[in-house]
Amino acid sequence: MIDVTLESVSKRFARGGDTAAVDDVDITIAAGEFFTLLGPSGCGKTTTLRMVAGFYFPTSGRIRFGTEDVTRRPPNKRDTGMVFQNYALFPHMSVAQNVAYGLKIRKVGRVEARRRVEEALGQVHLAGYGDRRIDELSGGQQQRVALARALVIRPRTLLLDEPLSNLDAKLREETRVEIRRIQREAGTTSIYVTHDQAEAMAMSDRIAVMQSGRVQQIGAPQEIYHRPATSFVARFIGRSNVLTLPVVAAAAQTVTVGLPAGGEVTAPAPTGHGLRQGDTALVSVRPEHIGLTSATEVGALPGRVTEVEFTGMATNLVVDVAGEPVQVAAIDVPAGIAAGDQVGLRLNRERMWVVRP
Ligand SMILES: Nc1ncnc2c1ncn2[C@@H]1O[C@H](COP(=O)(O)OP(=O)(O)OP(=O)(O)O)[C@@H](O)[C@H]1O
Repeated sequence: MIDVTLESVSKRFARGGDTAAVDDVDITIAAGEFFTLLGPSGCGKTTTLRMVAGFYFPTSGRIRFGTEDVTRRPPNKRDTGMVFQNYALFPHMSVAQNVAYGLKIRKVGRVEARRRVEEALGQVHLAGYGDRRIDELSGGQQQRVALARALVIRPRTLLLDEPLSNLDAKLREETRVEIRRIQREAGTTSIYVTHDQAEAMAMSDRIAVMQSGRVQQIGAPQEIYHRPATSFVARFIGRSNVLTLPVVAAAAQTVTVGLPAGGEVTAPAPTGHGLRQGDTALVSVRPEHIGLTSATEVGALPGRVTEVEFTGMATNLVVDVAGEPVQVAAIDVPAGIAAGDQVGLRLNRERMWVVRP
């Protein structure tokens, strides 16, 4: 069942000049889905979320909740709960008063309100904290109060705008697991905004990757990681090398390219890629799909190590191949490998794919 639909939605701001902050965006979100808008600063994700919330109206396009057109409906008539980056809690009120706020506005009776506030605090593991003051809580606890305040009204849609960005790294990881648990239990359709790709991958059912107001790709985390549609997505999700290689032959779903060290590889390509023999294709290969070998090995791509970084699980290297930096992540590296060493690279042919520019 489709719960939220954005249909050719664009937003231009009066002071925004010629460029649209959000440019012709099409998204459909299923009931109960945890959907993330991901992209670098300024790509339009917050503006998109605000249009779903009703804080901004689109310049063109439609927004639907189920079959209802809500494009021009004010925020308080949309049945959405919102969680902000800065929590936006009332510091002079108690935890319970903060959580009860939306119920008071909706004129829910006292007894029922008290019951639901307790229930919501239980959901976020803050049962018994109702009488505390907001400034007596840690950042992570405050964010959970904000979540309880959004959930207590049992919104049709939960909207979360970078809710973890004020927390330290460890708390972020713990809280993202919590948010996902709570969302699953409540079954609330959720739209989550973040610029953190690891967070998006860990939490989401599906992700829309945005750049310059446009959606570059929508898909499950695995899909976006293993089959990024564009060079931007390939580089933004995880890390990737995007090589420019000559097209030897092309079919509807595959393209055969020549490899720098000789030989050819046939790689999957996005439908409608439009590449032909004689063109150059952009071919993505992840650092973990490049093997390290000796510079003299036949068929290996010769290069010179320029950077070595040990991360514990893997060693990240940058290898200069004919002036192009190639990123390599290797589990086993020769002891004492250092910048300046000559090495050979083996690209995993099974793990290369063609991306759009
Ligand atoms: N009220 C506004 N008036 C004019 N321009 C705006 C307004 N709000 C946002 N913009 C512009 O629209 C573009 C998208 O902004 P938006 O806040 O949606 O990006 P974002 O992806 O959420 O970025 P961030 O992660 O930094 O919040 C930016 O270029 C921004 O400068």
